[in-house]
Amino acid sequence: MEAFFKKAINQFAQNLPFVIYKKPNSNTISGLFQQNDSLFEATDFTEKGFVFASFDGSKTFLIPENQSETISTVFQKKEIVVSRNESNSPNELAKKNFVNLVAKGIQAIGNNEFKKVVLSRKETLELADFDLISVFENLVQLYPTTFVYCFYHPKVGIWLGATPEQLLKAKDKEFLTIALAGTQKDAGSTEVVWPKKEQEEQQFVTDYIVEKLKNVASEMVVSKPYSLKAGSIWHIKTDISGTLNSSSSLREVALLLHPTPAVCGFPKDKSKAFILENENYDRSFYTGFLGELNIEEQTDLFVNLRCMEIEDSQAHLFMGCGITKDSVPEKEWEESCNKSVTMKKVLDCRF
Ligand SMILES: C=C(O[C@H]1C=CC=C(C(=O)O)[C@@H]1O)C(=O)O
Repeated sequence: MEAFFKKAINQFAQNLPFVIYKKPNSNTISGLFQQNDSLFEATDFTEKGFVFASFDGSKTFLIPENQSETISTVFQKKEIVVSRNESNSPNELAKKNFVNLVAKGIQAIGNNEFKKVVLSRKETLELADFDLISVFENLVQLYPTTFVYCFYHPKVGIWLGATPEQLLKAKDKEFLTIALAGTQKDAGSTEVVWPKKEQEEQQFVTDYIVEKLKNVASEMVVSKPYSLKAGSIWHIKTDISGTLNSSSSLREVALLLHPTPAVCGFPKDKSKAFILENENYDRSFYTGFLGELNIEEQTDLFVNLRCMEIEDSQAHLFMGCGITKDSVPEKEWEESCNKSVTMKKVLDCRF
């Protein structure tokens, strides 16, 4: 692992793009180390490499495989100590703004503008000291069931995250995606009981995705919903797999799914328009997607959740909540605080 991280440190010191990542429940950490600082884009998704796309669809950057050195290492588990006091310092203005935003979303749902919208916020922390590789290692150690990454490009910035949401996995014409919704804080038990509201909300998401995929796929198999733990929170997840029609392309399917109801809402166009008009900040790459594009003939893309952008001596954290007609603004604020702990923890722990 040491030589691998040394490579990443050197690459960063030379201002050269790289991405290091670990897939959920895998023992391998992989890296693509680009040998120049050009900014490439994926256009038709026949490219090979690591893709990093923004929420609004305006940027789909790529670290191309054929311009990079690819290296991997075996992940070694270590004990780490989290020293952060998990209570969040209350920021009354941020809370007021978010509560008002959620209330506006609920009102729009009441007016039948859409059925669900995912509303988010950005929180900025001052960093006393920051070490890219230590923070990546903390992510890897703390969140083994998620897709963990650190992406750097001198013309894009530094992003790190640990996301529980798969956007699309595809090989030849076979694909897998998921429907993710519902959040509750871990109370230490593996027997998670979900209120009816969350179960119904997640079922809506599954039905919506299946309906959309019928346009491009056949032979779909939909699993039963089950609980998924990501850090110290739980979600409800359903696996949806199938075969793409011969006339459907990878790009078409990825763009059909993105942005998913877990990060945007449904219907997609109306909820997206509401987000862009009302959130009052640029999500940038948060709730975009990222991952392997046609590497070893396989595509493995994830939604960029539970992530942060590092800029100078600051960390920008991003958190969002699925809003339905039954949402309570104050509770959604608390949920966003719980989600922020995923990144706050890794900024403050040691081996
Ligand atoms: C948008 C986020 O989470 C989504 C994923 C799972 C459950 C969610 C929820 O319960 O609201 C969100 O839709 C985020 O963490 O920023």
